[in-house]
Amino acid sequence: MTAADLVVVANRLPVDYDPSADDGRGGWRRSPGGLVTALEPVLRAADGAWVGWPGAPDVAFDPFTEDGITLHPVSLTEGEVAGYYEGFSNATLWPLYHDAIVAPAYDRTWWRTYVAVNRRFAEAAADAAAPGATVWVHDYQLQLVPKMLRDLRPDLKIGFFLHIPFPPTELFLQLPWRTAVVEGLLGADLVGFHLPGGARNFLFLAQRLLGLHTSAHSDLDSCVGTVDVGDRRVQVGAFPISIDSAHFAERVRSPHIRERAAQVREELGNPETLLLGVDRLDYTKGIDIRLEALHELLDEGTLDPEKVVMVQLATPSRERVSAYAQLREDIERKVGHLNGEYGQLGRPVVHYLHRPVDRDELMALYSAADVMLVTPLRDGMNLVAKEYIACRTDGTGALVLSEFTGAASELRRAHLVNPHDLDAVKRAIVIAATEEPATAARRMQSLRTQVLHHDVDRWANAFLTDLRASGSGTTAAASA
Ligand SMILES: Nc1ncnc2c1ncn2[C@@H]1O[C@H](COP(=O)(O)OP(=O)(O)O)[C@@H](O)[C@H]1O
Ligand SMILES: O=P(O)(O)OC[C@H]1O[C@H](O[C@H]2O[C@H](CO)[C@@H](O)[C@H](O)[C@H]2O)[C@H](O)[C@@H](O)[C@@H]1O
Repeated sequence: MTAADLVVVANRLPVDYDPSADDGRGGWRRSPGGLVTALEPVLRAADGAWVGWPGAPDVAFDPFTEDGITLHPVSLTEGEVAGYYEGFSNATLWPLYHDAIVAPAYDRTWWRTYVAVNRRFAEAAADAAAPGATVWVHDYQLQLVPKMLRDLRPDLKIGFFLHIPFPPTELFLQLPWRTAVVEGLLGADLVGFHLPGGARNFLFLAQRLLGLHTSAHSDLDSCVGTVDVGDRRVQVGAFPISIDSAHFAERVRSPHIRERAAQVREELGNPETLLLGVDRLDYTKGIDIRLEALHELLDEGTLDPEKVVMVQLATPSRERVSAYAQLREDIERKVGHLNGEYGQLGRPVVHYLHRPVDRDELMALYSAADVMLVTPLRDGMNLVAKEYIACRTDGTGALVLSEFTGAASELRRAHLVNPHDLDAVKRAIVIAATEEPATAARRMQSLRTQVLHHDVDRWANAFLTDLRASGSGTTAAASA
């Protein structure tokens, strides 16, 4: 395999290996989550390489090419998956960075595994990158990779992007390994966040924990400040991620997807209002909140069970982490209650699918739904909200959107709600379902303009342009 000029390093490859796939030989299938949705089209267009875990323990593969991307699988043992992925990444960092919605667990053995696995990713990236290449490291699972990689390959341009929120500084300071994490990130030339608030929190911590000189200004387009690390100047910026909007908008017009959308409505009994939720089954996503809101609206008689149907897709996620197993029980119990009280024979009020659906089926659902419910307690961005908007090519539809998603800072004309305020969520659902069509169409038009103009190419170009221009400032140490 020849070394690449652009290398993405992320916990997951864009495809997961499933040893129990139906064909009896195991197989590859699309990986879950928005990181893959966003990065796949960018890297395919650039003929780049992708370093990542194949999604199953104890399997090893040589590099191979899939759909124009060279994939470099990094093997993890069962114990490493438990300590690095399920433990430190998803039972420590994930809850800590999402406002400690569940209590983060601090475990020294998980941390040691996280360090060892980050080193393996850094070595794999060093092997995959051509001299002087650009390496783009992604997300909370790999925060130590930038520094480790710089130590191995000082010739590289290294960028880091965090896909989840960067927490308030008081929360981050709980982390026993906080200084090592900030040092790890500062190995990059550019550290990117979705929102300026995350970038500012990081600047504050670089100064507070490491005593480094920071500035709240930068001359690069999307950067909000800089940190001087020895003779290097690290740029820190905000880059709100997006989707391949044109692809969604074009594909959803295909006759087979339009027919399927009509068929979906018919199969659901042609409800007056079709509500839709699409999420990984994660406690950050507020699936329970929207079910509670629907339950109360039906109890009060504000919504009529003869006229409203909800579809909730919930992709299985991190099932061996206990908070996720508990969440599944809770959601399935709530769905059962709702259907027990308000469903009819052959006509549940909530249709719940605990599995991924293919992209065309998903677009048909976006196209069929009158109201999209996106109610996370905290979410880095939330691409589902943008996918729904891109698919509303006829300008109808309504989006109920939590204020605590990254998407809310751009989608200001959505029905924005505080998900902790159940009455506000109920009100927003009713307004979204009943708004006068001309007003609803003006809202959707403004949302569509935003999503169609700010697509994933624009995001990647903004980041890569700033990354390539980084490293030009003179620090005090360099000029001494
Ligand atoms: N049940 C599902 N079937 C297929 N795709 C799904 C399903 N649930 C979510 N997705 C996809 O996963 C991605 C989720 O991205 P996002 O909303 O940013 O959240 P996250 O990355 O936290 O899961 C979207 O591209 C969405 O289309
Ligand atoms: O890999 P998993 O553990 O199965 O989780 C899936 C992905 O979830 C997270 O996605 C985030 O990235 C999205 C795109 O930037 C963003 O819209 C969303 O708000 C985030 O939650 C996670 O950050 C990824 O690393 C995971 O692959």
